Amino acid sequence: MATIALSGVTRRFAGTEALAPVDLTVEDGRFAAIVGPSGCGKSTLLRLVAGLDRPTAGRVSADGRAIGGPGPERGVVFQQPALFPWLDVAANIRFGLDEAGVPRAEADRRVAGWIAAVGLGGFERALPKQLSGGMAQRAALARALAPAPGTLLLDEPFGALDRITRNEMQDLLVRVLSATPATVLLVTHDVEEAVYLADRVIVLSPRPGRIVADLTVDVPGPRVRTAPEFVAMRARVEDALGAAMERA
Ligand SMILES: Nc1ncnc2c1ncn2[C@@H]1O[C@H](COP(=O)(O)OP(=O)(O)OP(=O)(O)O)[C@@H](O)[C@H]1O
Repeated sequence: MATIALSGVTRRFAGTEALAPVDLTVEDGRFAAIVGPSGCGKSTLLRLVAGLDRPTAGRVSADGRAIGGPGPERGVVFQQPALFPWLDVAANIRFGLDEAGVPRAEADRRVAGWIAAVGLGGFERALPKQLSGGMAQRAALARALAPAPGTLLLDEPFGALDRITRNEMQDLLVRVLSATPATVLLVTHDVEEAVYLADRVIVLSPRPGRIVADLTVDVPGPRVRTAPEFVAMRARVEDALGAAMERA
């Protein structure tokens, strides 16, 4: 696992200031959710940590080392499952293991373990186009975590799924992270999802995104969405988000 740090990070696209200076440290093994109004720079922030983009100013680092590009030590899952359409489920999950030079027998064992862990038994040979949205995201999650990346970056990973499937996927994520721990950054529009999954919820202002609230989720696990302390925490985040919107 890794400590992810952003210090004085800004990102400007031609004429558009997407992120105002952001300072944020997510400690090793912690789970931070990032919420904020549409277009406030959440995906931009995540892409900077993934190494898919460079800041205009400031520094993004993992364990003190500047992030210079994407790497196997940071797994990424987007809203649209990023699976290779020509590879079956098993080969998609295996991809990062082969890249990392994991020996064949060990890779076979790990792929089988992940297929079971994400409930895709019987679909090893299926192509991505043959999967439902939820199944494809199960495969994408397994693919991101199979190389034990240490950091997991999630950009609205369950945003395209129906509520029941989304809740199932949230529980699946909790289970797989208990077996394969990682530092997690989750971008979501869904306050309930943020409170269900994260240790901490970061609220960004409207664009250019600045951190306007940083709330610790002190709801013990297993979390129950209808429990009074959960509902109260959710209301606190919604209030912070509402206050952030009013600053627009
Ligand atoms: N590659 C790019 N080129 C130009 N502008 C961009 C680029 N990427 C993002 N932007 C702009 O930066 C701002 C922030 O975008 P970003 O996608 O990070 O927001 P977001 O908070 O993730 O939005 P949403 O919640 O709607 O997904 C937007 O105004 C967007 O149009």
